[in-house]
Amino acid sequence: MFVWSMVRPFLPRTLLKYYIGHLMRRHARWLVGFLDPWLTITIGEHDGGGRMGFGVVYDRAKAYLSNQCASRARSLRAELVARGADRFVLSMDHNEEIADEFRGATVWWHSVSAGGAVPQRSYRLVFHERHRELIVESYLPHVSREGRAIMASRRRQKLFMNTVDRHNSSWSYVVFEHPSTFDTLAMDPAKKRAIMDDLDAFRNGRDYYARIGKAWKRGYLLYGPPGTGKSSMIAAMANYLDYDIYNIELTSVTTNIELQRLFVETKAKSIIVVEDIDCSADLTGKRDKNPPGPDTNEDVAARKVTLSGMLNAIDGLWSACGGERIIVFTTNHVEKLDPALIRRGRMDKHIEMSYCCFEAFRFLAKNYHGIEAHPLFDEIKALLHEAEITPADVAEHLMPKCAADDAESCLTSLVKALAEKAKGNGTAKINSMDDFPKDDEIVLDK
Ligand SMILES: Nc1ncnc2c1ncn2[C@@H]1O[C@H](COP(=O)(O)OP(=O)(O)OP(=O)(O)O)[C@@H](O)[C@H]1O
Ligand SMILES: [Mg+2]
Repeated sequence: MFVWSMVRPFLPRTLLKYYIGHLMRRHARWLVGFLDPWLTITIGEHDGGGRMGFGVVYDRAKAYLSNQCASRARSLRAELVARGADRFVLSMDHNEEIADEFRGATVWWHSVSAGGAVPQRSYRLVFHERHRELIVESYLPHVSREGRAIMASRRRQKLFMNTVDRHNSSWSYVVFEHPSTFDTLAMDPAKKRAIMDDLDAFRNGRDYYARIGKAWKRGYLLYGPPGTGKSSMIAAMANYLDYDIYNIELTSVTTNIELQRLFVETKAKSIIVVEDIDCSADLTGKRDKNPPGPDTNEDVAARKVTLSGMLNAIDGLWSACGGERIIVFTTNHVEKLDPALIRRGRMDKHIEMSYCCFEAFRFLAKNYHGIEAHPLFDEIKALLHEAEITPADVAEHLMPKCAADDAESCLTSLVKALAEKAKGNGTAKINSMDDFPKDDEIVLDK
């Protein structure tokens, strides 16, 4: 530098500007490499498209490092595996550094946190330039693979719910631990088998969906009276597939855009549920209920999720992002829903959850008391033809209420309830005949 500063005033400007400048630029990389042979790769928490990218690489690196750092790092952070769980996951604390070995090469991981309202966390991977190929071609895929496997082994099923935070909807979750499975669900065995086969075909259908050019998603409409097992069926489906559940409470979603964003922010291998769709929003009207136009304050206040918004949310191009999602609507009043909403292709499988039949009763009796036959079964069979009772009600009667309750007393309680219902049905008929005006009354009325 000393020599350069001495010589510089005597060199012609053109030579300085073009020749030496060009030379310096050409060799800058070599010069930097010579002086500093360390390369850095940064993996940010929100890399890969901000909110919607979900920082998949970051999550995998974090999982990978949590295994490495548990024994090596001195400053650690502890997080619960999931809210409500008791197990902890350790990760590197901010500004902590650990070294890792891979096929003879040493790399260093730094955990970096840039301040601000929302801290930007990232990992910085530092390695020697001579290992560039090894790191990019082999080490990073190794980290990703291992990280994914660790995440899978730690995975707990989650139940996401949309919450409103400063006028914005976002997802928050709890660990999902519902005991309902297809083994505890009382329904026609053939129907149950068909649903399980359908779910299997969906889960294994990645290539099939790609081949026929359809987004990898499937819609289920569960309909039937209250207490027939619609919510239990959703839990059973989630447990069977080991998927997460995203439960959308439509009444707290204010705009179509918000709804769309919620759908986009769901991850693959999940069931998106809208319960009681007929009550949650007015989805019975025309598609373009809220045509675009200048908004008044009243318009903005009244804006809600519309039918077209819902259709876009279900079918929108988002469904191409990752795929493998099941959408489930439940309703007590299928006839109230707009046909566009539940047409095949949108709600591919319509499942009626109906009142308890004898088969379903036998299933519940076996589940609750371990009995496959009983002298009261015949009477119950006959009564089930006369009275409608939900599986929820049957289950309630079959459940022992005190230590003295056994199969006999529970079945007797059920028989009593069924007989009363049957009698009620009969009475209702007689009442309606009594109410029917007699001939002379009709004359009088005229
Ligand atoms: N088919 C069934 N098999 C076994 N148990 C059932 C069945 N249906 C209902 N139950 C029992 O009744 C309870 C209520 O059922 P569930 O919440 O699934 O009904 P639902 O159809 O979702 O009702 P709603 O329309 O009111 O939401 C369950 O916790 C379960 O114990
Ligand atoms: Mg329900």
